[in-house]
Amino acid sequence: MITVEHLTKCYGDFMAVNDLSFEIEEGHVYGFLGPNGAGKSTTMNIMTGCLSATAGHVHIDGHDIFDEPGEAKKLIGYLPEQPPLYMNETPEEYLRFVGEAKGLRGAELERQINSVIEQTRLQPVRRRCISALSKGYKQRVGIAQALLGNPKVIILDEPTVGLDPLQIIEIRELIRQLGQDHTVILSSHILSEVQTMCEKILIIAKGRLIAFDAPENLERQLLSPSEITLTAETTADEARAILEQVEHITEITVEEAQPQGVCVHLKTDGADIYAVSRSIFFAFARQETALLEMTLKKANLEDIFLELTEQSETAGEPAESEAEDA
Ligand SMILES: Nc1ncnc2c1ncn2[C@@H]1O[C@H](COP(=O)(O)OP(=O)(O)OP(=O)(O)O)[C@@H](O)[C@H]1O
Repeated sequence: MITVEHLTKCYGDFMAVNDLSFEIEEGHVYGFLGPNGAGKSTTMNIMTGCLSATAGHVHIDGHDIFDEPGEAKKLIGYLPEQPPLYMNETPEEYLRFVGEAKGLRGAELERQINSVIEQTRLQPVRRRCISALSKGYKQRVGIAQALLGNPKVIILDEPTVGLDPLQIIEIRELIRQLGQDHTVILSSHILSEVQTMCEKILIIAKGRLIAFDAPENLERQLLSPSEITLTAETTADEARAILEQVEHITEITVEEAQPQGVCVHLKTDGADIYAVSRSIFFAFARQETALLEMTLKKANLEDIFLELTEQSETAGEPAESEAEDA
């Protein structure tokens, strides 16, 4: 549905997007994740035809966003980070204005306005001045305008930023519903957000793509060593002797004795943690030593995100210099 090839964007000497390539398939919800300043908004602005690129290509359903902007833009609904709402209009008036700008007219325009108002649950405020609406409702107006024209792709830049927890839940639910019949790409610097809503996550840092996978696969990659804590009915020396026989354990720390035995913290080399815990279980069983408790701490997506972005921090990037877009 969307192909981004070797996309690069420089602001003066500063490279905000650096040779970015990825493909977005139809009908999924994608999360575009990265720390502040990673280049998410810049990439989204280019993908939606709002900003030129220094190099590279973006195709939307086969249409080049730079060579055929009209055709390509018809396929995209975009909610920028700061939606350009007209504060002295009502949602209905604003949506009529945007709908007309998208080429809708007459009965079809009215049908689509009513449909997007219903989808985004704007009915109670449809005739209230936008300036008087809560941030959550303003965000819904922004999403509603993106839905006009029934685009195949919806791109949302930080859709939940600045909302209160209840509004965040409502907007996430709305995005999930949109994902049922649209391709949705949303940006965020909050991991838990993309983790719960998205089927695939692109992680960028300093303008570079550093990971692109399903949340569960990213977790499975387990870049950090995993940890196991156990309690066994034995002495510190015996626990250590048993555990030294088990493969993939890289560090053994025996804590002071508990009333019921010893508590041991283990680090593993990233091998399948369930296989390691199975070996531990049988190692204790062979010695007829009771293993009372075992808890596994897997590296979570948060750890992977931090590790990946830190790696990119130290990867020798070009020096930053602030310059305005020409
Ligand atoms: N017009 C501009 N002129 C110069 N530098 C810019 C311009 N727009 C963005 N930048 C810089 O480009 C980098 C990427 O910015 P961008 O807004 O794309 O990042 P982001 O990932 O969306 O960040 P955030 O989560 O903070 O919105 C940042 O260092 C930013 O300061």
